[in-house]
Amino acid sequence: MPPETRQTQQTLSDAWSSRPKRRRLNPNSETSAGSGNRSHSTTEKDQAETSPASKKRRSNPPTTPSSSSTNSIHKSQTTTPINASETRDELNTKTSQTPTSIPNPNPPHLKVTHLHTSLFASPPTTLLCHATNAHGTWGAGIAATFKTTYPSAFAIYKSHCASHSHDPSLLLGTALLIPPQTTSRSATERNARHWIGCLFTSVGKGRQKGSKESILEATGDAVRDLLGQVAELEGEEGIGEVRMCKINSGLFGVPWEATREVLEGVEVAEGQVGEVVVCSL
Ligand SMILES: Nc1ncnc2c1ncn2[C@@H]1O[C@H](COP(=O)(O)OP(=O)(O)OC[C@H]2O[C@H](OP(=O)(O)O)[C@H](O)[C@@H]2O)[C@@H](O)[C@H]1O
Repeated sequence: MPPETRQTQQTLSDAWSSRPKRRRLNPNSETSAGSGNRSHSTTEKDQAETSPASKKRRSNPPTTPSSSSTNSIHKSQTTTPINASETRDELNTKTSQTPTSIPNPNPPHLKVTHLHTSLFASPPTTLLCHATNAHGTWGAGIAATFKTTYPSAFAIYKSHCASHSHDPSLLLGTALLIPPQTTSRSATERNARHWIGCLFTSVGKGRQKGSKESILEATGDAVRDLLGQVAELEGEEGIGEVRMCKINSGLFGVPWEATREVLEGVEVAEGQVGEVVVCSL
């Protein structure tokens, strides 16, 4: 395989705003989809592979407070009034003891890097993300390859969509996190040990696909949902890198640069994975 080359793109964008958080998804197993509240699945009696999570990939937001912040939480944490009788030394001591837990007014955003390789060439424990519709079909594009490569994961996705068939639009802007299916009938799927991240960026497909604006808005929400789910998992089940293809840029018809801008506008909370690697051929 030719050496992989990365190109970091660190343009930050604050242009994207979050919609109200959607409710947490149901579990995703083939046998229990739609019946509970866990945000990730197990299926076929599988449990996810447990490799150590790579903490170094996690974002460490700076904690330096800013006096110019308009953040309401920040503003509520007023400093203790200083008694006129306090000495300069005492004042200095107070200053050095300023709490460092003040919310960061400038949280980091998702870092988007690029890798020239097939998404499917990713090492075990990688989380592979792609854009999906809410009707339970991975019929074309990269989704079709996901379907043939990861048949057990597809069954979970299909079941998850079926459990929302009364109102598929509930899935818009959410994510489905599917653990590696180590007892899959497919040796390829068993050996790959890939996590799959389904980003519901459009309810429909083909002529029924969402507008560009709707897809982009749902992309931001779905990625935030996914990062939250991944953060909940850490410590239990290991996820390596988070990777994706150039989502939305094929059948969904959204220019990649527009999606990339949305990704780079996603704020990363402390403890969340702070980087996504975009794979393209
Ligand atoms: N091995 C590989 N490694 C890395 N990148 C690869 C690759 N193979 C292809 N790509 C690229 O992956 C991008 C996405 O392009 P796609 O058209 O697939 O996806 P999309 O996100 O626009 O659309 C989603 C809807 O497509 C399906 O629809 P159906 O249900 O089948 O009707 C779904 O289910 C959704 O509904 C394009 O840049 C491809 O070059």
